[in-house]
Amino acid sequence: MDLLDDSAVQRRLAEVPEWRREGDEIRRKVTAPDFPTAIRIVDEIAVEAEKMNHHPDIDIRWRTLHLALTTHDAGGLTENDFALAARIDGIAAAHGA
Ligand SMILES: C[C@H](O)[C@H](O)[C@H]1CNC2=NC(N)=NC(=O)C2=N1
Repeated sequence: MDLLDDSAVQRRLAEVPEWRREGDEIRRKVTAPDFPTAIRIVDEIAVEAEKMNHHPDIDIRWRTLHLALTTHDAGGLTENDFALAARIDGIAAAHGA
């Protein structure tokens, strides 16, 4: 998987407006209605991540999830990061987050 150049990153970021670039990562916060829902969201993300063999860093604090995506094998941002970001947005939205 090839690294995306800065213009490609900016273009893809526009498609996932909840996410922000921070160096070699994109990050977003997900606030769930309660803790069990936050964990359900994490569980559904885990299933998608496993399907894609592309895994986010997830920081869980009560009902707030901080998610970070980068492609470790490539040392930066690739299409995989934005594909998983979009799937994460769908999961969060489905749970009212
Ligand atoms: C061996 C395995 O396929 C690789 O380590 C996969 C696993 N999940 C991954 N997840 C992420 N975010 N980046 C990777 O480069 C990556 N590589």
